[in-house]
Amino acid sequence: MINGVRLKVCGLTSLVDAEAADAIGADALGFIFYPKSPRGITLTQFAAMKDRLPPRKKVAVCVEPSAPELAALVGLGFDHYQIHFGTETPFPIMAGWSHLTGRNRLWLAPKLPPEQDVKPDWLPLADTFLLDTFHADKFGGTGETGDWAKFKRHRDTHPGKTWILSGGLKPDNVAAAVSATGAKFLDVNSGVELSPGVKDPARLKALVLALHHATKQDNPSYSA
Ligand SMILES: O=C(O)c1ccccc1NCC(=O)[C@H](O)[C@H](O)COP(=O)(O)O
Repeated sequence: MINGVRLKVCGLTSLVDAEAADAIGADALGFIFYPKSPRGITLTQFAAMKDRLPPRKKVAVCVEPSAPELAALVGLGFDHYQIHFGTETPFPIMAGWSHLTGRNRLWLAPKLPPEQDVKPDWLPLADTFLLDTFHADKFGGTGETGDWAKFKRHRDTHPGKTWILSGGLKPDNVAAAVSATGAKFLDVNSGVELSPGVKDPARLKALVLALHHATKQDNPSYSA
């Protein structure tokens, strides 16, 4: 936690990168179980490093999992399950995800087109929502910033939920993102990489320094 702002470093593919995220004080470590992602890992790869990972929250990231796929992830004992999904996903499928993980462990990450908001029906299914940048052909890892005003509107409208800001965050825009949205939980990925799936310790440090500076109590553009 950095001055009240939590940070998840996503797309970790190795112990070395998990340790780099731990070293800068990341609250949560994200592992992507999606074969189409350049940062995707398998359950076997995760199981091989599980016992040596730093003692941070572990987040399993997946895309529209079937019940058996999600059950296999739950079997590995993650702290949270971040599910990316298209907005036409039938409600009973989403309710099944919530039932399998428990709503306190579920992070819903809808692929929201510009004109669409989080549907009221979804709110009881999860305590946490992650708003990522919309991209027609991708579910995440776009490297592009999203609609910060939309994020702020959701956060202001539903203060009982945890809202995670995601999409294109990097050392040189994280201060502006926090200032524009008031986000208390950030997710970073390609903005702190050397190449897809490989984190850059220098960019991780730069991001945390920028976040420290942006959230200092005496910074006039920041309201805690
Ligand atoms: O990163 C991916 O390749 C990815 C692919 C499919 C679903 C989710 C994915 N990433 C999940 C994340 O939580 C990322 O951190 C998030 O999309 C932001 O990525 P970026 O814009 O690169 O910061």
